[in-house]
Amino acid sequence: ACSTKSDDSADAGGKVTITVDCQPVGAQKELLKNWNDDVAEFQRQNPNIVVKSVSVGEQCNNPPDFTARLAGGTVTDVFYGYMTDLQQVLDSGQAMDITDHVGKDSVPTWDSVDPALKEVFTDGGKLYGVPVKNYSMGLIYNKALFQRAGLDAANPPKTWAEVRTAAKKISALGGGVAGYSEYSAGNTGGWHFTSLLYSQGGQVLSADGKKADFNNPMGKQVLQNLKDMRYGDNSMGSRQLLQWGDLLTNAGAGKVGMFIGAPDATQAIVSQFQGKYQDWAMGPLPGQDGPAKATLGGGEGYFFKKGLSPEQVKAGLKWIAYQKLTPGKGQFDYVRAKPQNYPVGLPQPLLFTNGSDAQKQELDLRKANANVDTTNFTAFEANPVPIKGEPRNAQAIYAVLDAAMSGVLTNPNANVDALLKTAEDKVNQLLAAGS
Ligand SMILES: OC[C@H]1O[C@H](O[C@H]2O[C@H](CO)[C@@H](O)[C@H](O)[C@H]2O)[C@H](O)[C@@H](O)[C@@H]1O
Repeated sequence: ACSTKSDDSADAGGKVTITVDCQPVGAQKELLKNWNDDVAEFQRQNPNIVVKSVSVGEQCNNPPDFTARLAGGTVTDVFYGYMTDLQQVLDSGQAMDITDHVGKDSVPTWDSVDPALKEVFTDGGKLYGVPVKNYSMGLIYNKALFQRAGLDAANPPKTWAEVRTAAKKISALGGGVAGYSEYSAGNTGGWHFTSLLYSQGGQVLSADGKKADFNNPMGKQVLQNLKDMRYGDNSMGSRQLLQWGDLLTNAGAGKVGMFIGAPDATQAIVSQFQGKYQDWAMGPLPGQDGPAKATLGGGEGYFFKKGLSPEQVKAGLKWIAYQKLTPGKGQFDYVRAKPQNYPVGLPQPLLFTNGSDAQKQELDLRKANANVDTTNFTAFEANPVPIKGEPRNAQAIYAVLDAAMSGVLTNPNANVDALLKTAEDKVNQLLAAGS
């Protein structure tokens, strides 16, 4: 990894240097090569800009590590954050207001970027980050396991009761297969609790954002469903306290029948965790008695470190525009990705507004170069569920909710009411403390 310092921002030759993090990790061979090739091509086109890539290992998938980096003041000039991170980035005092720098001149596709995503990085009318990826969650399932369990792989479960029935059949296959798998550590439990709660029609915080709002029948139903599957049916496997990569590792090894996630989870299963694309399909997020009332939408973007020179901000935006927001380039270079072990054709990201020029170009390229069987995502795409963003200051709340999730997944005698009450009190304390 290179230095994260920006004190060498302008060298004697008048070059502008920016450090950028979340370069893919070494195990993501093709993604890493693509990133490095993008840097080389970008620098060739912009000989006055030097992009210093910084890999922070798997930390870009681990919210507690991001929080620690922020606290340690070691963020790069242009730094990656989840859509959940604006509040903590602002609290840390490290984000630059980039409102006056961003527009069609600096990011040519800016007018096509979904305004709802810009809003996620906006506070008090000021823009602090540029969205580069987004997703919404559904039910991901292993078609091969469905078939072995005698389930219809073209008809994923639509309700939590159907998920429960299918999970029992899949776990009955034995061999350590979990019918349904769930997270409960490293803030991932809280993340999934939120999506499950949205499916019930609930919300994590009251409309004014001042109080916890999950200690109610909908929150109880979420935990009860999981407790029933885990200990009533024994259909969730015995290994719990899973974090992001743990569940995907098990999935890659063919040990997970279903889990909730975003389309790009299949990419991680294949490119990082040795799975096969043809095994995986996706349906909409189930609901309690019918379609889900809502699903969670999230994603990520890049922030700019306070104190950068205007030239550095300009250079950073130019890089983000090139690598993340231009159809046919960087993350949208589908011609390059097609022969790689990297999916083209997933219903994600949805960065550009429906009907915008950039969206049309991106969709055309995506269709022309698809290398996955897009029918595996038909049930998900054909049954859209209203998307709800993550709560403000989500990661701190998710950390609290991990305990409620791990409670029902690791203790057969867990008291759902008590777990929710404890989480509610803690979240209310967080909110009262303004953190
Ligand atoms: O650690 C939990 C967090 O993970 C989310 O991001 C991860 O899942 C995304 C969807 O599959 C994926 O796009 C991203 O690369 C992963 O790191 C999420 O966005 C966070 O808000 C969440 O707390």
